[in-house]
Amino acid sequence: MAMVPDVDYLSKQRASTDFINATVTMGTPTSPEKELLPRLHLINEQKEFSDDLLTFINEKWGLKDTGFNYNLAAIFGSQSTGKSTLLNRLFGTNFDEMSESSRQQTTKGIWISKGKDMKVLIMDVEGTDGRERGEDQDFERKSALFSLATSEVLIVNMWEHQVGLYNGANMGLLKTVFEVNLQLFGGNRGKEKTLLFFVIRDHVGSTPLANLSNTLRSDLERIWGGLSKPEGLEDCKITEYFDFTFTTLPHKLLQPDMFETEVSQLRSRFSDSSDPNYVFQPQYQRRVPADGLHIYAKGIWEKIMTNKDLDLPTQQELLAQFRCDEIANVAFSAFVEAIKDFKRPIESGHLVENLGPRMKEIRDTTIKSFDKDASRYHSDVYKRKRSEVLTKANSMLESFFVGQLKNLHKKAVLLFSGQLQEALKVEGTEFAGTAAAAHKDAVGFFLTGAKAIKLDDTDWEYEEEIYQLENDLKELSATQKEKEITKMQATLEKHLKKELDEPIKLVLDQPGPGMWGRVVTIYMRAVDNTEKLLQKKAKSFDLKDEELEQLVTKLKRQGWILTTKKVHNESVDGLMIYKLINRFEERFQRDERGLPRVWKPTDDIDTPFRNARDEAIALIPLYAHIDNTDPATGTKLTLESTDDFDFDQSLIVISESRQQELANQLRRKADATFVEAKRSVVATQAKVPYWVGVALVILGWNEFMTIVTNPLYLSITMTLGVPFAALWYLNMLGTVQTVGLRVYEQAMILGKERLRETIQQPEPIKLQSGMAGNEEHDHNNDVSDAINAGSRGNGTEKHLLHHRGSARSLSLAGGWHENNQEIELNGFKDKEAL
Ligand SMILES: Nc1nc2c(ncn2[C@@H]2O[C@H](COP(=O)(O)OP(=O)(O)OP(=O)(O)O)[C@@H](O)[C@H]2O)c(=O)[nH]1
Repeated sequence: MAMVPDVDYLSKQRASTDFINATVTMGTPTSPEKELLPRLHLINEQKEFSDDLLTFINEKWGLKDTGFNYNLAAIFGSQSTGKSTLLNRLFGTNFDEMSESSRQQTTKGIWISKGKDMKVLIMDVEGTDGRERGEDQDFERKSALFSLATSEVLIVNMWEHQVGLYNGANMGLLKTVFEVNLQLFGGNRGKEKTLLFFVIRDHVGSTPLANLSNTLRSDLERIWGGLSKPEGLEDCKITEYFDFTFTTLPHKLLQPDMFETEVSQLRSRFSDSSDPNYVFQPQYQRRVPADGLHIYAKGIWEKIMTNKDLDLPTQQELLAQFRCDEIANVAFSAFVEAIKDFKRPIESGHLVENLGPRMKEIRDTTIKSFDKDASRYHSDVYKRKRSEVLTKANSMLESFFVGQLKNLHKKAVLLFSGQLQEALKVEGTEFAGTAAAAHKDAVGFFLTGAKAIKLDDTDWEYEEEIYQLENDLKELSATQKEKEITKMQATLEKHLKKELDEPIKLVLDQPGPGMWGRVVTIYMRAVDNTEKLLQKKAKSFDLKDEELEQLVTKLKRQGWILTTKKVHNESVDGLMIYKLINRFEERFQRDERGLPRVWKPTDDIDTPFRNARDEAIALIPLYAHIDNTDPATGTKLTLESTDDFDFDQSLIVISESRQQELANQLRRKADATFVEAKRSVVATQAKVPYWVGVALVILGWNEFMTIVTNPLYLSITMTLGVPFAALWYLNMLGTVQTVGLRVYEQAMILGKERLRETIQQPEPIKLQSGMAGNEEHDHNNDVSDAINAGSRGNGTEKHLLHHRGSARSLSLAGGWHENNQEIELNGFKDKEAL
């Protein structure tokens, strides 16, 4: 049985332990072994919480991705009861141990370290009853609360001799801890427990563990019974909140070997999950992931510091909210980066390929990344946050969904227009059917695209867009239909124009009664023909009866407008006066057979003039107003007037004032013609006065008789005089004169040409005796050449020509000379030849 050591002995033993300066904020290793286990001064003497916990968790202790797979324990007990010594042995940590000699408090505030080769975080808490702090029990209470709130297992360290003592065994402090525990976990009755692991040190063996534990249990029950419990928890049991484990350790100094052995055995209860007495059971788990511990622990500490009620579930929720937000932010920054490629093309109106699957993939990756870290936190908070993440991701993606829908809409409209236009290029395309097919294709294209980008877990809709698209397509179709109808109308108008213009012109060129009847007939026929064409073409548009009726009415009106336009064109001032004059001249200057009239002095010019003029003037009122009677039915043709068409007005061709003006113009022109006709008669009369004839007869009587009596003169006079008289009579003297002049000029040109050729190629004339008869002909040609040469006027040259029997030479100065003198031929004399 182990003896209880006296205090002096203990002091001696403790003095042998190295003194470690406890003022450092981070553990200073005192041996190479300790270097392996960095520790952190989690809460310092000034009660400040360290900002380095996350760095230690992630970087120094390698617990970054541990999640829930770690445990947290703390040690609680009086000052200098060997807490650090025990922890260092159990967990391989390097917490400062008190020097045996100084017996000064070593652990100040709370230190934390990771157990060696185990995923256990262990907190070395400043001892209670600290003589260094005197009566200030604030920190020990707060550190006890902190240990209880954060740890799964709270090691309560005490000497054996403290068992049964209220103060020495920290029972007063435990009472506070239990009260706070009820505040914290009152609602978790029976669900979440904390293990109070009592380690009774320097157990010498005189009192068995069972007795010690009973004593402690009864002490604890008593304390529990004396607690002021929250409402509704009055009957709650201590065992509903705590589990108790009791163990003893031998005296470290008196029984060092046993101490080491039992400590070693105790260690496996903290490090080996297969140990039947493994302490870190699931029911003690606080559900705080390693990467969130710094926030959770800090939050609790701040709560404690501000004396707020320690509402642990709230703390856990707050932690979860904080961490989930952080995790969501990280996931979201990757999400935003991934989706930014969609923005530009969609905003610039392009369709993004595979947008739906790509959006889904990015969103799923984001959610997965969030789930990986956040799912460890408070379940409700995690679920809520997850839903928020999903909603946020969906709302960000929705802008692309909407943008893509708009672009699909645009593309569908373009598709529709393109398809329709292309089809309409082909002559005779049926409009209604083509438009319906293009409509179906465009809506189908939109629907396929829209379905492909709608993600699950969203309430995205595209019904409104489809409705809008269908309306737009209908509008487009209507506009296109209108255009096509306008085109058709233009074609029909051309057709009408063709049928109207020429016939109307012909009718108006021959004015007279019945003229308008013929015009109306032409109009009716043209409209009839064109209407048939319209009926045929309109079938393609699937028109309603009223629409077709409107088109026919329009066609009739258009036909009439074209008719009246043509009539007006044919009645413009210049043309009108021309027609009137024409009619007047036709009547006045031509006889009944249509031959031109030559007025003789005896003719009555006045009456034909008056008749012709009056007939021409009578045409003016006829032209002035269209008679719209249909000769076929005898009824008046009428058309309904519109804002820009006045049927009655369209019948007026020439206004009253213009009629007057035209009549005046016609009169002036007619008068001028009349005066001209009169003058021509007077001129004929004035040409040969009578006395000239008498004088001619008297003076020319002798000559006349000479000619008449002389057969030669008579024949000459008859030969020349008769053709001359005939030509004069036919007024062809000028023509004959012109022809004569032309013949003369042409002869001169030809002659000159021949002479020029002769001069340029001078051929010696070889004179030979016994010249054949045909040589005479050559000589005659030579004469002509000589004439030409003479006409060229070369005074120095003389061509002497030989003529049989006599020699005649053509002097260039003019005249023929007959002589027998020598003839010079090409520069030599040949008298023999002569
Ligand atoms: N008798 C005895 N002394 C021990 C035992 N374990 C450690 N000691 C000695 O007790 C002294 C205090 O040890 P620590 O481990 O520093 O005690 P502590 O409780 O951590 O001290 P504080 O942190 O200052 O509260 C040291 O001198 C140790 O050598 C033990 O089991 N029995």
